[in-house]
Amino acid sequence: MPAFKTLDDLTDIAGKRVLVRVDLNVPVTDGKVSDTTRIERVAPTIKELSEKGAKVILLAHFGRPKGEPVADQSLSLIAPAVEEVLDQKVAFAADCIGPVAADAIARMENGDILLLENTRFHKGEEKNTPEFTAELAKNGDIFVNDAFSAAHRAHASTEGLAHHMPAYAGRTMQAELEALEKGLGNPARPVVAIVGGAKVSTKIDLLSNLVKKVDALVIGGGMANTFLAAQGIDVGKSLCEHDLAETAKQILATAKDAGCAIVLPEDGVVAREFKAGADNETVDIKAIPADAMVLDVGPKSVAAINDWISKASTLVWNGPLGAFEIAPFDAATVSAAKHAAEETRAGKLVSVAGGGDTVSALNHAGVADDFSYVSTAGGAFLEWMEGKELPGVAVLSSSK
Ligand SMILES: Nc1ncnc2c1ncn2[C@@H]1O[C@H](COP(=O)(O)OP(=O)(O)OP(=O)(O)O)[C@@H](O)[C@H]1O
Ligand SMILES: O=C(O)[C@H](O)COP(=O)(O)O
Repeated sequence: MPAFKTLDDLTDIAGKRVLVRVDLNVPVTDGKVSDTTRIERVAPTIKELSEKGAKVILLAHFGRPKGEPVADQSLSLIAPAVEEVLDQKVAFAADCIGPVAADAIARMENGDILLLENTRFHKGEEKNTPEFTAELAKNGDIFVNDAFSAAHRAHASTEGLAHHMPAYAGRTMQAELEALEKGLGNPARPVVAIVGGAKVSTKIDLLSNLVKKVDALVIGGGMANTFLAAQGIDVGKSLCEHDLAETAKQILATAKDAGCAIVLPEDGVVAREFKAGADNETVDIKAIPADAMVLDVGPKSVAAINDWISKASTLVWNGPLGAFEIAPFDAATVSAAKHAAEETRAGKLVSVAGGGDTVSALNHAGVADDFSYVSTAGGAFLEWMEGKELPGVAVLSSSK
């Protein structure tokens, strides 16, 4: 694990302006935050700094506004939820740089918390320009990054700031890295990975590295259809990226060389409509009707997946096995999630899961709390799994 300073190294900070990068990129439905998990995860860092008497200045992005203010991507919409989770007053400033931010900071007492407006309302944030970073840096004495889920971005507020002032990892950043390191750094073998979901093109590259690190790779969801099609199986109208067939074949060859077992579905639950309660049937994977789509892996496949989970000492999971949001296509994901939870509770398995929809699927199965660790990170988790260095983490290690 990279060596960096943590809040344990931050003493005597009463009155200091601490810029804390958090991830407040949370789901919002009808103007209200519908899942506060990410806020709950950063609350301990904010509270600890506030209790130590720091002036806690929160930096965050929300959505992808492309460098200009967008009303429905204002962090003022998130501020009430932050206040509610912290159970503490949180002031808001309508800009993250310039006089608006400076005035709000000048009014802060020790221990106060201030949320600055969406950093992505300025083009310099994503471009990580020296000018914008310097403007942000004017507002702080110390930088704390607690946004592991945004650490794969080399932006001004996730990377640039650490070059301007002493930088520390927040409690969530620390916990995410420690948990991932425990799960994958030197994992107890056998290691089984489950990769499913719908984002085939953004995930397939990670598999060529992953098969070199794990003993078995279970492929489900839309990802499985792409591998099946690459092997000449007709997947009908299933979600499938046919143009990635060559990549899939190469991954299968790499897995063979590395001695990694590939577990593909033997059967699937197919339907002709993508809606709850749609007429469905279970078919052999080599007999998918041309006008149907596989929306879940079938019972034989689930039994095989659960056997692999039983054999595993470590499980890494990203992406649901089926379209879990619509019944009955949640069956495989729920069964595997419950089985992994049982094995974890019995002390037989270290289970680590990550990804926005994966967390939601585990919550749906009612077992998120039983996993050894559930990461809030989607993209960052995947890049970490790929073995990539995350810029927001790397810079903490090099900070003086
Ligand atoms: N066979 C399938 N056909 C169609 N959609 C599927 C299938 N299997 C899974 N999905 C869909 O995959 C989606 C989740 O995939 P995704 O790759 O986004 O997962 P994630 O990595 O956990 O989430 P995120 O990338 O948002 O952090 C779900 O909406 C689910 O309905
Ligand atoms: O939701 C996420 O995964 C993080 O907040 C990063 O967001 P981004 O993909 O828009 O950079």
